[in-house]
Amino acid sequence: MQIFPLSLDATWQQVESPQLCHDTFPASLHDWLTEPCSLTAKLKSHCRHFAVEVLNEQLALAPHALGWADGFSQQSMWCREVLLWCDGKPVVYGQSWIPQTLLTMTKLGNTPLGEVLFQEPRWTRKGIEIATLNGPLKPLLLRLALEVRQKYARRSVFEQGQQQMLVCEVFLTETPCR
Ligand SMILES: C=C(O[C@@H]1C=C(C(=O)O)C=C[C@H]1O)C(=O)O
Repeated sequence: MQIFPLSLDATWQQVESPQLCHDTFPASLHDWLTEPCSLTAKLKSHCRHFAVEVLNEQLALAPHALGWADGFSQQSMWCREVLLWCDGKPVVYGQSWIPQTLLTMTKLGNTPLGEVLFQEPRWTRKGIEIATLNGPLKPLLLRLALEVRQKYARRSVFEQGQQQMLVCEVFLTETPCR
């Protein structure tokens, strides 16, 4: 059964929003959800062995977060879906939407996107949104033999000039690394 790209439709809220109810999100994930720098770097610093597994890469129509609902034409982008493994445990599902023209970023293989993105200071993060996710992750959780329950996620648009990229990260556990 084709399960990718997973839908990450949810009620996304700006992490700085005064309306955001912080109690909805586990305290153990607070620093992970709000990390301003590279999540790859943070995970690496908290585990002995870090690995990226590519689950799926394909061209697909970009999601609403990239602005097409506000009058932009909906464009086809390179969708990259990965698992980030720490010490043999799948801790994050990553879904990134990359402009087709960024050829190096569409040919990353098992190199973490974060390693390339944060080397390039012209890319700036436009803020962090967070959400709780339920149904859409079920096929992935079943495939990984993980408990099917609510998960917590963050996403950011990164911008460089006219180019935009969307990076979404779903935490598969409430305690990513010790
Ligand atoms: C954006 C980052 O990149 C991470 C690496 C990813 C990848 O290799 O595709 C995907 C999502 C992120 O968790 C980061 O490190 O913050």
